[in-house]
Amino acid sequence: MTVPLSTVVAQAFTKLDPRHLWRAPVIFVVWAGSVLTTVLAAFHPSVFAWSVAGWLWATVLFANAAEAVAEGRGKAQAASLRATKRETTARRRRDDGTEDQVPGSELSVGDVVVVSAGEVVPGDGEVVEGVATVDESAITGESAPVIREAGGDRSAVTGGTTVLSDEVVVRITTRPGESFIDRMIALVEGAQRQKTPNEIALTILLTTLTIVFLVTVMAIQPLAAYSGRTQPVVVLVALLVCLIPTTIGALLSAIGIAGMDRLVQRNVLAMSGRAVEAAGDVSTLLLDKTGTITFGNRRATELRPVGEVAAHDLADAAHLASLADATPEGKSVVELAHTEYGVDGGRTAEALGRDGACFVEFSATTRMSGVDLPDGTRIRKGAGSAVRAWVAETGGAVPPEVQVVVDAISSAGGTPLVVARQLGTQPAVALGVVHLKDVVKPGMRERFDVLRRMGIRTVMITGDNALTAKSIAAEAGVDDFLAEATPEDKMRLIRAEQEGGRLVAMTGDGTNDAPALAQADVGVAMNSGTAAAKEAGNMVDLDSDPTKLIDVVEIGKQLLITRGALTTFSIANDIAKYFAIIPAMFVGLFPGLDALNVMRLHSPESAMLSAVVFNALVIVALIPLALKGVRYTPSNAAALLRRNLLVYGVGGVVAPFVGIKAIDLVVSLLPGLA
Ligand SMILES: Nc1ncnc2c1ncn2[C@@H]1O[C@H](COP(=O)(O)OP(=O)(O)OP(=O)(O)O)[C@@H](O)[C@H]1O
Ligand SMILES: [K+]
Ligand SMILES: [Mg+2]
Repeated sequence: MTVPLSTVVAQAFTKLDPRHLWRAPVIFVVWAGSVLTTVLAAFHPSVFAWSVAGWLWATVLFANAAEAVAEGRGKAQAASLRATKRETTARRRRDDGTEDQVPGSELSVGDVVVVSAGEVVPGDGEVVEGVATVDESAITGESAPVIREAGGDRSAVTGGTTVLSDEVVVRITTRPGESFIDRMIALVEGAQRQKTPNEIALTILLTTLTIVFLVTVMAIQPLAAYSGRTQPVVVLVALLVCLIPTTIGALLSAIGIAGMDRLVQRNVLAMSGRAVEAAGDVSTLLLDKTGTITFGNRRATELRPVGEVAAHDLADAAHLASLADATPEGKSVVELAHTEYGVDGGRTAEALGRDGACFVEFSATTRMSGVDLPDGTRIRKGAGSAVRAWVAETGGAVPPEVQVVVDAISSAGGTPLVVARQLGTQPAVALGVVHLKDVVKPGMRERFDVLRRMGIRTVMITGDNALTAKSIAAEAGVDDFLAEATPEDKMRLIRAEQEGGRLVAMTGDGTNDAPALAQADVGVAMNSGTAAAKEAGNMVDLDSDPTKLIDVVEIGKQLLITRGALTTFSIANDIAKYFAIIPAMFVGLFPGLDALNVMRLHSPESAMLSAVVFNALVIVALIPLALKGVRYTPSNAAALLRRNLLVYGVGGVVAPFVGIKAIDLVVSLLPGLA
């Protein structure tokens, strides 16, 4: 997406408003200098004075243009997002089950709506019933349909997307006007853009330098007067503008905007610029296992009864315990028991509930789910350690055979769910184990290798047991893992890493990941994840691809390196200009200074004008670099820094000598220049 030149030019002039320029103090000083030299040129016209005034205005306009080009790309994106925002009619479901039609813009949080195939989702929400394929291309640009279903970590739907097949019931979670697309528009338009702490620190440094040079330049006048020759104010302004760090001052905002934009291009929305910068300094990356490293559709593939228990008996218990379990795991147990073990498929959770059964929902903290039947029978299924503890509570004990089966499933990378049943007040008995299978996504190992080369340690965190975790960790190639982690454990691990001064990134999709996503310096929530996860993180990946963090880190590093490189270049540049201008200014006074005039410039006036012209043109020359970013390859950070210092530091010193000399050759042809 390129921005029309006319728009950029118009924007550059609009941004001349001092209230806007004030945010970039260096450029504000150039603006003040432009006004001053214009007034002086009007009173004492000369080719030199008008040329300097003209090029100073050009300097400010170039800085404005850099920002306008950077912003323009986001504006184009915002326009295309706005086009996807159309008025929808929602089928709102009343408490009594009947429906009424309301405009999508009148929905409120908590409303329940029905969306069928071919209809547009009227607002952001969570699927509470059903499963459907959804076309999210309106927001992701990706045409492949995705599955959204109740219960799991893939329950979020976004307003403006279209249901392709089936029907879902959605509970609205955001108010109209504050929806995901609204926030996205505000974000890419830069309306919410605030300076990051790093940008503020750099601005303070640049402002300080500006003040130092201002004082220095003002001190020249009394000295010059003492020597019997005051310098024209136009010359002093030209000198000041050449000395202050205008290059980085002009490009700073564009660099930040372009970084955000590069993320948006890769379908990642950062809620703050600070998060993007933090991504550049991340040293530890935490990943959820299920759905992140693995595909996340853990399915029951086998039931393993223990002792004298009949397969059908285990299947029946597992079926009962899963009837009301809305997680993908729970649903797959129901399906397996029915199709492979012939359990009666006619039983429903509703009917059981009417008879007085009480369901125990799965939670990441208890790691168990189950049912209490009206006849006093209690069934639980869940993580080995959790069920063992429950059995012990009832006075029973889990036989060693269970552990053997659990370990066998775990070592193969599967998730074992132990099923136990308590009849009346007797001690509970372990019936057997459900084998849940999940597949590691392809290409994981390569991606983790890239991260390692970037100096980032990858840690997998999972609620699963240590053996499963170990097996999957080895297969995926992560550096470390944390097993049997509760939501609090995840957050604690992040805190511990942060205490060592390290920045931590985390990707996740579940409600149980929310505390950790909030605690992490960079929290990337999957767009497919729950509303809680998306609220907690500071980035959302529209593609729901956890390894996208590699891109995020790359862009963050690129942003930091680009800013560092251009700052180095800018300051080196200014120092070199000092040597070009000072000899020219005083050569009439101290002929000995001519020895310093290594560039052999045409005349003092052409030397000074050439420096001002160079100073302005260098901004234009560096706009593409500011927008595209310095090339980054995962390699030794120290080597990269050395290389950058060399290229941009030495380059910054040499460039003005060559540039000013070349411009001087042209400028000296100007008639009327002394
Ligand atoms: N529906 C369920 N009913 C009972 N127990 C379950 C269910 N789903 C998962 N479990 C058990 O709870 C454990 C933790 O849950 P889960 O794997 O969702 O945690 P997590 O912290 O999200 O980790 P992960 O990184 O694997 O997603 C699982 O390893 C499994 O033993
Ligand atoms: K400068
Ligand atoms: Mg999970």
